[in-house]
Amino acid sequence: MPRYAQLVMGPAGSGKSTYCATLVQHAEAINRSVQVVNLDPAAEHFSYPVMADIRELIQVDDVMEDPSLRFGPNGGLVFCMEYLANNLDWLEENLGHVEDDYILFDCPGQIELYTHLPVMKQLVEQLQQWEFRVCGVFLVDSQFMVETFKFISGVMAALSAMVSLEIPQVNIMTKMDLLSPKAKKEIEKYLDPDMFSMMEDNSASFRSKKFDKLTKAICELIDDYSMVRFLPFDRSDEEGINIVLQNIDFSIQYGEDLEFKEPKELEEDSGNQQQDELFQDSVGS
Ligand SMILES: Nc1nc2c(ncn2[C@@H]2O[C@H](COP(=O)(O)OP(=O)(O)OP(=O)(O)O)[C@@H](O)[C@H]2O)c(=O)[nH]1
Ligand SMILES: [Mg+2]
Repeated sequence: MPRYAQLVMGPAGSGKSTYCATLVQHAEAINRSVQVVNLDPAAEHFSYPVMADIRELIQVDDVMEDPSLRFGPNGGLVFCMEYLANNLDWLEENLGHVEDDYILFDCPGQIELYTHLPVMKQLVEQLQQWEFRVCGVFLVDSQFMVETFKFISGVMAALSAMVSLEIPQVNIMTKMDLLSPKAKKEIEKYLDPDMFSMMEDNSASFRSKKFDKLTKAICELIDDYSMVRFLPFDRSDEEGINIVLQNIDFSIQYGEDLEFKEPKELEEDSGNQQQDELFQDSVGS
């Protein structure tokens, strides 16, 4: 039986830990079991029970205080994550093995972990070897997404995580409850946007004409990947939380094992084949 995992990523302060805590509560309410692993070695507090905590393996403060390493907070964090990648048996021990496990991994906010460092990719590959189906969940703060150029940079961050990790990814816009009704209306166009019309509407707000071509090329790239979709996340809206969870479950086929659905054409073919076999059996007997 497969196990299921969400890798909860996103820039610092985008709401990753709050998302995990909200999802645990929601899961309890709908009678599902969801557990959380804290993978942020710099985390100070979180409001969910943890099944494993990287700080038991290594802490950023210890790395920074080590006279032979002399790292600052960001270098220290990267060191901790690399240490984790080299000690994955610690994680294996803490995860145990329960069939149908559903685990959220609350990751650190340093964006370089998802863009060019190999650590997260190594973690994903290891989880897959342990039979996890992993979905990337990339969070961005809706407060920063109401202007086109900020939106583009948020999308690029999400896109680079998707490209480097090569797993299904669901993008989420957090803190929707903080938006004014006007901003909420405004942000709707960013949830499932048409990059070209957005660019044309906003061409005056781009900072420099000089980079017009570059902006166009970036918008084209985003459009080509056709992944510029964000789901809104308001921690007080149970229905919205459910929609987010359903989308993620769908991407990792959670709960579909019992009734695996084949694509339509195949279904018809295999249906015919089954009928043929049955027919032959009854003729043969
Ligand atoms: N109103 C509101 N506040 C939120 C929401 N999500 C997060 N916050 C607040 O935003 C701040 C940062 O949230 P965290 O969940 O700690 O963010 P994080 O991504 O885990 O942060 P780092 O681990 O430091 O990268 C906290 O003060 C949260 O209370 C939300 O949906 N609504
Ligand atoms: Mg956090």
